[in-house]
Amino acid sequence: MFTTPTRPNDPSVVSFRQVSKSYGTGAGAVHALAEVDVDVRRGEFTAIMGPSGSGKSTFMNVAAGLDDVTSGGVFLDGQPLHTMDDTARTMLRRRQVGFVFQSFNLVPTLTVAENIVLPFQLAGHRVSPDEQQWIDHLVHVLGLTERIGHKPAELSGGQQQRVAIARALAPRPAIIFADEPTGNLDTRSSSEVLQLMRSAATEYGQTIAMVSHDPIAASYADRVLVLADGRVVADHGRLSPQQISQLLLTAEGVPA
Ligand SMILES: Nc1ncnc2c1ncn2[C@@H]1O[C@H](COP(=O)(O)OP(=O)(O)OP(=O)(O)O)[C@@H](O)[C@H]1O
Repeated sequence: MFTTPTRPNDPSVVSFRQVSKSYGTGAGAVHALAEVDVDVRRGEFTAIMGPSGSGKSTFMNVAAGLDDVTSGGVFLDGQPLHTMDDTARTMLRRRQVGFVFQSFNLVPTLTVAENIVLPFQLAGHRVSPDEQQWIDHLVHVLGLTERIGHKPAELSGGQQQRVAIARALAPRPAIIFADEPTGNLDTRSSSEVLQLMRSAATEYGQTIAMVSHDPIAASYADRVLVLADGRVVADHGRLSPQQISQLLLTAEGVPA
C-alpha cells in the first residue's frame, strides 16, 4: 500500500506516509498527527518544533516505534514499523535508535563508562575492539576522559548530557531522537551540547531528530520542521534564531 519505504542506502531514515494518530473516538477524538507525509533525511540534523500539543512527542514516539499509528505507514531504516509487532519493533529500536532526553536518563548506580556501553549490554552484544575504539574516541572528543569512572551524580548537567550523547552515538544507530536535550542546561552547556550534536551530523553523518521549543537550539539544525495541530506546516533549511522565532509565530497562526 505504501510504496516508498526507506532502505539503508536511501536518503531517508524515517518515512511517514499519510500517518494519522488519534486518541479517543467520535467528537472527543484528538488528532495528534493528521495525514503526515514527511521524510527525515539521512545524515541531517532535523529540528521538530511547534506549540504545546502540536504533536511533536507523538511524532517522535511513532517514528521510534514506541507508539502505534491509527492509519498510514511508518518506515524506520527501511523497516515497516506499522506492520511489526512489539517484539520486532523493540529489537529494531535497540539496534537502530538512540535517545537523548531532557532529564539525561543515566543509570545513577553505573559509572560513565558503564552507562555508555549500556546499549550494547541491553542488546546482548559484546563490545568489539573496533567498537571500543569508537567509544574511546567519543569519550575523548566529548571531554569525558577524566570522568570515566565517576557516577552521574558527581557530574554537572552538561557533563551528564555529554555522557547521554556518547551513549546514544556509541552503537552508531540509524537515528538519534533528542527530546529537549538542552531543557535542563545553562546557556554555556546548552551551546556545547548543541555543537556536539551538530558535529555528530557533520563529521560522523549521524542522523539526529531533535524536538525543541528553543529557536536558538533549532538554529544548529540543518532543517526545521514545524508542526501545528498534528500537521507539518513549515519545512525549512538552516535558519537563524530570529527567522525561527518569526516562523513559529506565523506557523502557530496557520489553520490545520
Ligand atoms: N495518551 C494520550 N491520550 C490522549 N491524548 C493524548 C495522549 N498523548 C497525547 N495526546 C494529545 O495529542 C496531542 C499532541 O500531543 P503531543 O504530546 O504529541 O504534543 P507536543 O507537541 O509534544 O506537546 P508539548 O510541547 O506540550 O510536549 C495533544 O492534544 C495531546 O493532548
